Amino acid sequence: MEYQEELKNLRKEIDDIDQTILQLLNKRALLAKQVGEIKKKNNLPIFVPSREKEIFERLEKLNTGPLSNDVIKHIFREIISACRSVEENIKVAYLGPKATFTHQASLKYFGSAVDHIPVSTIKDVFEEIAKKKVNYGVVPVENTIEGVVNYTLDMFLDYDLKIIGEVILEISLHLMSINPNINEIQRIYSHKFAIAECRDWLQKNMPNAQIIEVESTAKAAEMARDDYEAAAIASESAAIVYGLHILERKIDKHLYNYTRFLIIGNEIPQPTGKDKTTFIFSVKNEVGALYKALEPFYKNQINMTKIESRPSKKEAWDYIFFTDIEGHIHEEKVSKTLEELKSSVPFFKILGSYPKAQDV
Ligand SMILES: C=C(O[C@@H]1C=C(C(=O)O)C=C[C@H]1O)C(=O)O
Repeated sequence: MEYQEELKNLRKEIDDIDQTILQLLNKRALLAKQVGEIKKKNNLPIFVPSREKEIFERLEKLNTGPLSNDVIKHIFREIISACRSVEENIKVAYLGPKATFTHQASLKYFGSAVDHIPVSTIKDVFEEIAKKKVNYGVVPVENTIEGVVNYTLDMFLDYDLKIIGEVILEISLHLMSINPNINEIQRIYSHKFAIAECRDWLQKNMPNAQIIEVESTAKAAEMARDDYEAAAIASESAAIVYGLHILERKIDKHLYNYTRFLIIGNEIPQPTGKDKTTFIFSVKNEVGALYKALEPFYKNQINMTKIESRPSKKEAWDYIFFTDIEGHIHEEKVSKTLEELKSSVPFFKILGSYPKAQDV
């Protein structure tokens, strides 16, 4: 009986703390609202990724446990998302339908207190931002197994939009169906990247099943919901949203299966000290042109983390180079080096300077 008294007292203390947390959360939201009013008067963007990053880093340093930094980040992602929504209702278009990995990336980046709006194609994401129907967009750009999503890169040639951030997700692909018996599965739906990532497992374990490519893993889950002889390869959240049984977990069997997503918008965020700059350029078709174009990066000791070529689509065998470097365009060393490159090539355009993804 004594323990009951102790439980009661502890729960009373928890209730008191919850009340204080509640009051503080609302106080925080009201302060964010005031910040929002100043931003609106001065025509500044509501969403400030550099400030959010600063908050996460500060909390990580302050945290003494027992809650882990991951848990703290998760909780504060939602607190910040909620406070931001008091300033303004932010709209984000993502490559849908609901429960795609892009949807998860959008939730991970913005938290749940924004309007996450599913659209059917990568082009539609760009189009919605360009038409100012949404503030931001989220699209996949590369996967550690399957490589670059060319279509996303090509969109930057057609639209004058900026990359304002990036987010990396670990990908786990599961086999799921409305039918709990794996032996009755005749057809498997999924996205072509997901099918490729699971090819070994499929060949070994379901060699006779018909494999059907669809636009997304979430669409695959939706189709499998209406077909008792079918399964889908999709995410855990797709299984929950479409009410499917997971028949086999993690059939991609890759140790490092990550997808990087880009957050697209119109502004260039402020520097955070851990930033990345993405730009595109072309070179003349002559000996040493690419070597000469890249020399300033070596000379000024700027780390180039990626370079990817894509057809320009203007002339046959004419290429555009998509390039990532470390640093922010507002840093003198970076802007000077890019000026140097710009003056020596026929085409150059900045796609964005933005905080590097924190994890992975
Ligand atoms: C309150 C602000 O607006 C937004 C909300 C933030 C927060 O809740 O802490 C932080 C950055 C902004 O994205 C701000 O800019 O400080």
